[in-house]
Amino acid sequence: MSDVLEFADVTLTRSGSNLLDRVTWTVADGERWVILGPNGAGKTTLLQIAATNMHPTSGRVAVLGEVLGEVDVFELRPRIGLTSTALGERIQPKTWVLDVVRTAAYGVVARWRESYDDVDDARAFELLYRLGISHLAGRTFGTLSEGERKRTQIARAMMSDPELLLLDEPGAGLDLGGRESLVATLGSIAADPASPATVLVTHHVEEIPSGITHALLLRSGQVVAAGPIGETLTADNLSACFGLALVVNHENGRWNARAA
Ligand SMILES: Nc1ncnc2c1ncn2[C@@H]1O[C@H](COP(=O)(O)OP(=O)(O)OP(=O)(O)O)[C@@H](O)[C@H]1O
Repeated sequence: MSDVLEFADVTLTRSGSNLLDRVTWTVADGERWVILGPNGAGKTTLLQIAATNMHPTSGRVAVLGEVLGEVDVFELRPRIGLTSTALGERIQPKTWVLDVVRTAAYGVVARWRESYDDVDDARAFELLYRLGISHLAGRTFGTLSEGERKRTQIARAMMSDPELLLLDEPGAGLDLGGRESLVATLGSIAADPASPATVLVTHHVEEIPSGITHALLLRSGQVVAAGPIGETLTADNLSACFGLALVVNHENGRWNARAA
């Protein structure tokens, strides 16, 4: 398997603090990673570097085999699917759901003068169907519930058939039913061998879908543990990551944690 992401001794400094501190991490093709850590651990920063939106202060980052700083990121970005709160906020409420998804083919968030062929439309509809929201294609983004918005953004992130899928807190803001339903959908994406290498960020082990193969635990910009999820998501590692004594359970493909 070839490497999709390669971080070697990566540090990112802002205002004198290290948001990431000597992070070394590799994601191989076919792997599905979860990044866990408390507020401010550096999870979003790590994902933004993987998405080529930020550059490290020191260290080396290769994304899809291309080294940041040596590659035209505008050529690389269409190969990466990203969902994040910041991207969601850039979508105008009046944009049709179908257009939120279709415009990803052009790397924009609103219709302008681009035109779509039948292949684009078929792919957008197929993804909306896969995310369980094909009935919403003709609605505007502003009229959707939070869960429906998250699903629309995931469909958008997959529109360009990316080789790397980055999901920043896809379960944030969802009620219990919405979270469970989204986790099941993400589980089916993770289980599909045709899906791209995936990295999902969350604070909550309960939001880890089945099918996730690896975990990276971050605290204060540093890697606490990283590797196959069964070996990494231990009570000791999670306790060190969140700074409190935790008990971890793994049952029927799902995880939960509580104070010891
Ligand atoms: N421009 C900046 N200057 C200084 N500190 C910054 C800057 N941008 C982010 N930070 C800090 O970097 C740290 C890491 O932020 P990041 O958003 O990556 O964490 P996170 O793990 O995603 O957090 P959360 O779970 O709360 O979303 C935070 O403490 C944040 O306040």
